Amino acid sequence: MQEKATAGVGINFIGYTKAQSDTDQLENNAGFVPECTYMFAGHAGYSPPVRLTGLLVLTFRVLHHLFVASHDPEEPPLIQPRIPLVGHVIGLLRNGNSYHSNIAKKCGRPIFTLGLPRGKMYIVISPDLVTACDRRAKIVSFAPYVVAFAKRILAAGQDSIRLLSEDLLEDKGTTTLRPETMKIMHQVMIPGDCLDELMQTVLNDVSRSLDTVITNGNQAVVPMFQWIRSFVGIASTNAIYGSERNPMKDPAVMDGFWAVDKDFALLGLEFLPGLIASAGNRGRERFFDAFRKYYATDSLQTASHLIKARYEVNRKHGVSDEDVAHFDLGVCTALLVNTVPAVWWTLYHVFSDEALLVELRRGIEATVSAQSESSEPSSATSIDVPHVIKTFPLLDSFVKEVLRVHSNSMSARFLLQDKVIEDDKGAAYLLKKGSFLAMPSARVHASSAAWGPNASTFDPARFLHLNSDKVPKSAYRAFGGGHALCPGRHFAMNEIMSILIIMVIKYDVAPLDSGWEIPETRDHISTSVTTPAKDFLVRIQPRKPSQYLEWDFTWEPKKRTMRR
Ligand code: HEM
Repeated sequence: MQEKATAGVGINFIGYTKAQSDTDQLENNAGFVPECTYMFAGHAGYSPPVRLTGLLVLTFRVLHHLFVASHDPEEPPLIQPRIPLVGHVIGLLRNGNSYHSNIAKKCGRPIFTLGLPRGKMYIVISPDLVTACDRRAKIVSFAPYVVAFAKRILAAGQDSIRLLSEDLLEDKGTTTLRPETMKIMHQVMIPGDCLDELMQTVLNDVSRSLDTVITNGNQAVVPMFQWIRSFVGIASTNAIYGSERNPMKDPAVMDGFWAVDKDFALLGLEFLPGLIASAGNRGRERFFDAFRKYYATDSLQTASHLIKARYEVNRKHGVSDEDVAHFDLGVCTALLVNTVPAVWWTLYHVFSDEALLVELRRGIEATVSAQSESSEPSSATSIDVPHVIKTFPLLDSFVKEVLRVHSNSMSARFLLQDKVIEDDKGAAYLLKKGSFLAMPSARVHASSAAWGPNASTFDPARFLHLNSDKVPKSAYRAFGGGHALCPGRHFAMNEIMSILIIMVIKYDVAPLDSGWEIPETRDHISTSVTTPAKDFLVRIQPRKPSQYLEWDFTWEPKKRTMRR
């Protein structure tokens, strides 16, 4: 098992890679130790080792008081680390997102404060306080993280960083670079013509690449995660950059991209990247180089509306082509790092649960039969994917549940001003300017107050019978919320459901060596969905007996009477 940890500004850059099953032993890092616990250990009546420990702890405690920001009683309750000064940092480095969850479980508070050297972090657990933060999104802001990401990971130039840092409080609405970019991304990626265009490409690409790997009558043995990563990576980037000139079609660029993702936390340190994150650093240069050439050779004309619209906004604000290429590293990160594990979990759940598999196959085939009665006869059975998604809502519910259960998003924020937030019962909490804040989705998704007594159970039909009056809107955090709500959520959901439909209709998937087992998982700093710690081989074969000989998966918006 590998562990990777580093710290930089805020929780976005406190990363780690660790199997979740090992986390319990580390819960002890956060205790509820009274201030004076160690104060008397330096007393002369104790043995020398105890006195030394006492003195060390005393020194740490003094440093803690000097370097950890003072705590106002109006702020959320302060959780003292067992090791003064650095206890929470060690806990975060070793456990990542699970650290907050473990403390939250122990202390049972709806919101609490972790003191950090020269700062503090509020952890928000209860859905109503999450709603309160989302409502004050200009002050409880995501914007500083966007700037830090552009500087540390995208290595954007000074001018672009200055443009991104303009008007952090968004008093000027969407007129500056950062909010305007998000505005057009949301506009382009809502259900409509542009999204349909992206989905047509994805669907063609996925069908074609699966057909290539598993030719009729044959089978393929592949490492499941790596295989999903490769076909989702190509299909998604072909859709947005255009399959003709997509730079990510070059395996060296694609591998370089994943090397950046692997070294994400180390690159975030901005300290000798060529030395401490050499693979990631090389991959990043290769990526920039390829995208620089993409724009220099007028390839934009082959791109999707999404990339064209982003380019226009960037140029309007004076971003250089060089930095547009750097920003594309951010686009590819958003596009791929969560969709890949989400597809993995979706396929894992459906192929490891025979009853669910049968139910999904029946449901999809029922919509196809109903459709084919009214359509023209043809040699191939045509599956209108958006029609299937609309008429068989279990698909949507199942994928949402996959994301609810496996989401590990931080929803990291930074306080740009002091702010008081209130919960539903009127309890008020002061949040101080300059503090970090996180709303870990895993805890919010586990809230039985929001999701009912079966909150911890995996229920594919949960969203079919959900009483939306009872479940607060902000209890579902798989795609974040507030101003930082994910603009790619419709595309991601459609892509995952399309792959699910193709896979269950055409193929059987089973592990090569043994049965399906719930894998150990790990969090990764860049992702909002947990990832299996180890890859394993699966056998994929065409279903036998296959009900239909030929399949033609289409995303034909014209056939639809209503849009989703
Ligand atoms: C299953 C797939 C995906 C998941 C689980 C996911 C999840 C998230 C989450 C949790 C956030 C942060 C929200 C917050 O902090 O409150 C986010 C932000 C974002 N996502 Fe996604 N995402 C997915 C796919 C995509 C795709 C396909 C795109 C398309 C480009 C995308 C683009 C973005 C962008 C640009 C942001 C930043 C928003 C901002 O700066 O305001 N995501 N996503």
